[in-house]
Amino acid sequence: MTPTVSAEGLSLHYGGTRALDDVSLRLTRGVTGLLGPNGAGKTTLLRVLATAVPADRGAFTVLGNDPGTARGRQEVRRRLGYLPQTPGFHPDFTAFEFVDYVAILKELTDRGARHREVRRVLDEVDLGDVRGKRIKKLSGGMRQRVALAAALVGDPGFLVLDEPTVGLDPEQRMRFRELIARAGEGRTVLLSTHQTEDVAMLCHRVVVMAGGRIRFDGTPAELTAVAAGRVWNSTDRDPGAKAGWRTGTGSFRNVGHPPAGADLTDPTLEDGYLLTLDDAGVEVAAA
Ligand SMILES: Nc1ncnc2c1ncn2[C@@H]1O[C@H](COP(=O)(O)OP(=O)(O)OP(=O)(O)O)[C@@H](O)[C@H]1O
Repeated sequence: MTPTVSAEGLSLHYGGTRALDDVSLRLTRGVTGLLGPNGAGKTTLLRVLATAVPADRGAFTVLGNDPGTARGRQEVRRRLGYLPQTPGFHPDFTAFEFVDYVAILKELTDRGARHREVRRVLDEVDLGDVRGKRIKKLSGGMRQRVALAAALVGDPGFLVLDEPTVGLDPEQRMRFRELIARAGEGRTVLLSTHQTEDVAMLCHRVVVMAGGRIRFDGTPAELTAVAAGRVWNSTDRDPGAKAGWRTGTGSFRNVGHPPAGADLTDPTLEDGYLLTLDDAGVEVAAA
């Protein structure tokens, strides 16, 4: 399959901080999860791919367009939907007005066609009924759906979502996941998240970043398999554990280097993620 996004050697420094360090990746259709601790470089990568900031080094294409040229950049922006970490709503706008404003920025000049498109994307995120409500009157989950609707204007082939499930309660998060899954059916979605459950439930592929670099790139099952044979139960905290916590049953669940004869248990994606960070030299806090 031809990749939607193809990036080679992306690097970006902020003063002495290497926010991106030689990042190469290919993204194909479906939802790819981007996991990493705070400061890993996730937002920076998304902003570079969304053409919001240029990389210092490296190159990438989106749907065959090179954003290194003015014309290519314009094409990329036309085919891209971006939900940033802080969507920058004007709280007095209604949901319709906000999405319409974004549609104007996306150069949908014909008023009638634009308004049809605004109604279409608001329906797609199940907000057709509240499109006339002011954003400040909407719940956090609804606001995130307004932001997703704005990102979906123009039916982009590449959708970039920066931590969209942050701050949502479990029910809202589940609802939002359904919408992301729907959005990923016909297009390429890159989803930055701190939630390993988002990845387990939604993603066909997962990329783990830390310190500006890619530490893992594979399927969720492969990330889980990183922890195969490295998770065990014990009655007390185990000194060989990189992380360990007392579970509801009273025993400890440990992740790390099990002692001989340890009571091994099945790993989760989160275990694989923690050990990937540990293997990369990122401190994993023991509970
Ligand atoms: N505009 C900026 N100016 C200076 N440093 C920055 C800027 N943006 C990011 N950084 C630094 O670059 C590094 C990567 O930050 P980035 O926001 O990309 O990480 P992140 O993985 O998205 O983190 P989080 O999960 O907390 O959002 C961090 O050390 C951060 O402090």
